[in-house]
Amino acid sequence: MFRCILGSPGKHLASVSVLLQNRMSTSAVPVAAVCQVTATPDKEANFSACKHLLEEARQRGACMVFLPEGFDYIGASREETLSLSETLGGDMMSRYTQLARKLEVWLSLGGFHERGPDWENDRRIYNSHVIINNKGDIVSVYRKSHLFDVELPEKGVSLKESAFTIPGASLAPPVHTPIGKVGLGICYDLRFPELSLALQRHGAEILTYPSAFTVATGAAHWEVLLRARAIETQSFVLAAAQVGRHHEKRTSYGHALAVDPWGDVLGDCGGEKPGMVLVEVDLEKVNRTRRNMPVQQHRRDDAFYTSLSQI
Ligand SMILES: O=C(O)CNC(=O)[C@H](CS)NC(=O)CCC(=O)C(=O)O
Repeated sequence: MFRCILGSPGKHLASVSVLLQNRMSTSAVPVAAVCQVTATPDKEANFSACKHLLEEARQRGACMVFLPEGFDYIGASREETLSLSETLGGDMMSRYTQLARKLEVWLSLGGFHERGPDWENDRRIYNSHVIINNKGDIVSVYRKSHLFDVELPEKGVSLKESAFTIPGASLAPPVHTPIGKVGLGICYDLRFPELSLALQRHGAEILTYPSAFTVATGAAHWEVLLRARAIETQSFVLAAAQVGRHHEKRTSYGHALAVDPWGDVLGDCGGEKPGMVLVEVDLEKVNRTRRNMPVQQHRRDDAFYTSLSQI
């Protein structure tokens, strides 16, 4: 209004176009929904809860939605976990591909219990992170490479993932999505910075760690690790999470988190109940952070890898 009265017509037009540009660039920043659920052994109930979250996320403007490890179910025993598993061609994935197509939304489905290639003989599964595009095609599958075989007697944590899971053999190349290039990890992978750096070197701008962290390890390490991975790789980190009590023997930490490339926490789903955070994924933040502090170019691989044997 001020400029309209005092400025020249030219200036007035210029300020209007700046306004329009700002508005356009704000609305052009894509929105991701990072979700938190409490899966149980009841696959039907889990699907219905996830479906509602996807619908809400879509309605609130998200173009890509992230669900956590074990979104399909969390079994109460090794036997139950195995018997509920499916292949990528099974009913569960078919429902999610249809939903992605119907809602026209991209999906990151962390930690799907996928029957392995020799299921009939060895009854082993993969822990698979599946990316589905908005046409309903499966465009990438990453199989968790680090398995959670951990005994913490003083914390009441005892899990042996390798008793039923085959470790994945390789990384998946980062996936082109409407929010940027997404690198795929799963849960415990978060503790291995070489995986996040490898994904970053292959072009990832957003790292994802769909998780089902234990309460004890989550309270001690979850946020620190996620923020460290974001700061080291100068990438967004999106980590969907399981929260609360899955069955009488298992509870998860929650705090589904979105972190920006500077390490700031953009959203946190808390430790109580299912929900979601919506975050704008502004890739200019990635570019700016990497330009202003080019740590990847300062890396001294020559000093720390190749010459150790010569010390
Ligand atoms: O078992 C399933 O059905 C789904 N998979 C999981 O929940 C996995 C393997 S047991 N959990 C973790 O990796 C927790 C990691 C963790 O808590 C840490 O790194 O501190």
